[in-house]
Amino acid sequence: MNPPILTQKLLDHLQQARQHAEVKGREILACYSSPWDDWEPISAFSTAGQGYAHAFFWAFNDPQLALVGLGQAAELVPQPGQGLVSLQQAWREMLGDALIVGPEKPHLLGGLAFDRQAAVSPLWSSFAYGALVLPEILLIGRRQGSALLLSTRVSARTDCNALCERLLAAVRELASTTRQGPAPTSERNNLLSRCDSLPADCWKAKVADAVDAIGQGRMEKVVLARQVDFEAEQDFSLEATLRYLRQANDSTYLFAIRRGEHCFLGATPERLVRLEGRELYTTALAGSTPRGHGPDEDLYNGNRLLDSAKDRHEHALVVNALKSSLEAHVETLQVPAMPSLHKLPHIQHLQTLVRGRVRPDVDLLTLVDALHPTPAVGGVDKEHAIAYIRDQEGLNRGWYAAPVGWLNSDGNGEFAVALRSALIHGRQAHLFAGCGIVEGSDPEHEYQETCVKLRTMISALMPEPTVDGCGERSVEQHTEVVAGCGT
Ligand SMILES: C=C(O[C@@H]1C=C(C(=O)O)C=C[C@H]1O)C(=O)O
Repeated sequence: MNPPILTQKLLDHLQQARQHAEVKGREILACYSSPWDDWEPISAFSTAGQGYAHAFFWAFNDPQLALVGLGQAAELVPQPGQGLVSLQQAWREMLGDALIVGPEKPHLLGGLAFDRQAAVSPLWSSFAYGALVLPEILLIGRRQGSALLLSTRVSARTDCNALCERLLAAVRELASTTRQGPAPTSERNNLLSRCDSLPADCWKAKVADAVDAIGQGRMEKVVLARQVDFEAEQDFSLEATLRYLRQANDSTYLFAIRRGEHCFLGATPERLVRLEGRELYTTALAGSTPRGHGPDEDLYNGNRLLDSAKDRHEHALVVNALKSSLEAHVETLQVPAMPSLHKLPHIQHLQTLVRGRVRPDVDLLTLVDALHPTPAVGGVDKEHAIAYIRDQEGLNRGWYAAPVGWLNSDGNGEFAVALRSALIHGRQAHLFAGCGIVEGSDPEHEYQETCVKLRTMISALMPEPTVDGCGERSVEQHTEVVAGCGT
């Protein structure tokens, strides 16, 4: 982007937007985009993002897309206990008046709380019930090229020269910081403590209670999660964590959402829903087993999972729920009869990739509302399972296991389920992992499964390059660091 050309074009654009605002008698949205080369998403988020109260990062490989959102031109916030219809409506209204110039569409970026009926805990106060943010600066990276999109609100009283100057200063700053910086130093960040939200035995007892409740017919499945808190000697580095997650997890959605001092980030394998025109893509992911130590054990574990009646039942509950949640919204739905294996560095899952065509006028947030929470993170039936989680799980999930993603002005977008994730602030990291409980679930086995799931974030937060080439220490070893808390 050539700055002198941008200066004049951007100023013209803002002045035109001000004239529109005068005619309409209200503030309008002005969006301006242009090609933008030579930037690197993790540096853009972690370095350029430092100057902003809010920053968003998203990267996925298929199809390749990186989004980095900085600052905030507008924010849509869901109401506790309410659906997302009002957000979709507000987005439509905002776009109705907008003046959009350039090849790119404005995007909302953000996420939602897992349970918008539960109270917000202090830990999650800056995330609350959810937020979809229209960033002031959006960087979009695709295989075929990259772009920068500036969004701002303009009223009849806006000083366009001053606004233009402020935006250009931000762009200049961005240009100097978004190229790939030096790799962060891999100084070891020693752990000072680890604290489990519940001692292991108490958590296993909760699993046993859930199995009893299922046996009594109160529900068919419920997902119970654990929280594990780490404190380190130094602040956790968001940049180093994201770089580790990226190199170790190439088939996952990498996300990071920073709001003030808190950053929620992770590498999740689970798609909630993607909408592209009227094509819908969703995934059932449930039923898990660890990766093997060698190819033989790995194959054995995978085959056992495919043959496990308990896991197939757990998985089928998710597939059936996807079908029934989508029934009213689709014209066609293609659901493979058999799950396949989705292999990740530490764990493998049963997976069913579902495709469909939505009815005309079905929007993405309606689909998010219909699907979340799927029984992969909630349970069956939905209402009883959610009530059970709220009453019995003993933690506030915040945005863990909830939708995170993006939505553009064409209505296209994608939301993932925020698993294998942590909430980080300074030297504190709060990690979350859960698993599906059905009839026949064994508490010890489920506990071990959560340990395996926690490894994604533990390895990324505390990589040790000397150990087994993938920088991983086991959860059990970390437990030894505990100073009188948890276990
Ligand atoms: C709840 C989590 O994962 C979910 C539960 C799974 C299971 O119970 O088998 C598998 C994948 C996810 O849908 C988590 O990672 O925290």
